[in-house]
Amino acid sequence: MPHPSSATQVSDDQRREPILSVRQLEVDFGGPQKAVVDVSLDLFPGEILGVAGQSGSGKSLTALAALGLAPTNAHINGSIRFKGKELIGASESERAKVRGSGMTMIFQETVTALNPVVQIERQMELALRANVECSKAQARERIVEALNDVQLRDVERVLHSYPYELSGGMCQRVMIAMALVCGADILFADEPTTALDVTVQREVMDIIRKVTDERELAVMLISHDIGVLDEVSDQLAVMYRGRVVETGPSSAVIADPGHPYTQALISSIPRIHGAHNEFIEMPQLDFEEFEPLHHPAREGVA
Ligand SMILES: Nc1ncnc2c1ncn2[C@@H]1O[C@H](COP(=O)(O)OP(=O)(O)OP(=O)(O)O)[C@@H](O)[C@H]1O
Repeated sequence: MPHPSSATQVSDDQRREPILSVRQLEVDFGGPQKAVVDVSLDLFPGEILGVAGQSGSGKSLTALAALGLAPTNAHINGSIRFKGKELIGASESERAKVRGSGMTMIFQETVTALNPVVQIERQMELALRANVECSKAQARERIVEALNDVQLRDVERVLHSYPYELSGGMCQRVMIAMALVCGADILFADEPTTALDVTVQREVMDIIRKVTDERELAVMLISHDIGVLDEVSDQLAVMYRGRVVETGPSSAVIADPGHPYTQALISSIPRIHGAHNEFIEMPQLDFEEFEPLHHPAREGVA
């Protein structure tokens, strides 16, 4: 179930103004089928939008397109508005500016995202000072604050560590802290806990929830595992073959999934009690047969 505090912390007014608004997004590589088709999503401050779907359903490309980091051979159409400003068609320098301070992404593989030969403090300082003007002392203060916010113990040791000296869970916390320190408004988290064991996975998800609430971040949390998303997301979007087939508040989608693909994803969630359906065959669906489903938002919210 979604975090109990989130519904009360986010006012309706804030919810009505998305910080990122994606409309009719298409990503086309010129193949027989578009990789992303007619995707429309909104991200709101203080909320986590979980994006679920099996491998190849277009989750990562949607996030990469929003960041302006889709492969160069991709043709992108539609609209992506960040704080009301259209990003599709914006220059690379404008996109880079938004990426630097407005939105950032964390991945499953922290190893490739962190520089292996640079200590954590230096990496964080470089990221911060590339985007924010501040003295060395101010930088250090912000870095320590961000590392504390992601509940890393022994901050001094972490600051002087190289990535290989930290566990996978610690590296992922550092990546989240890196996003915080630069003052990003939006965090795209693409399978951030898939490589971690279950206990650490839970801890990292809790931290993402905590910083979302405390810092009013807008988060797009991508996972093939709808069960993981259900635990922390406010809203859910289910993607299948490049399209969003079902959206709505997480609790509504999980309690009453209307689309057969969502139903299949939910029945593949491992359960401690009862049947554990490990090998669910995903249905091959005809889109003309099933309309996308949009559960109404919370009461009082447009
Ligand atoms: N550079 C590319 N050229 C051609 N097709 C691509 C390219 N990048 C991605 N695709 C295709 O786009 C589709 C969607 O990919 P995407 O990475 O968004 O899926 P995903 O849902 O994030 O899955 P995964 O979790 O496996 O990354 C896939 O079918 C993929 O093969």
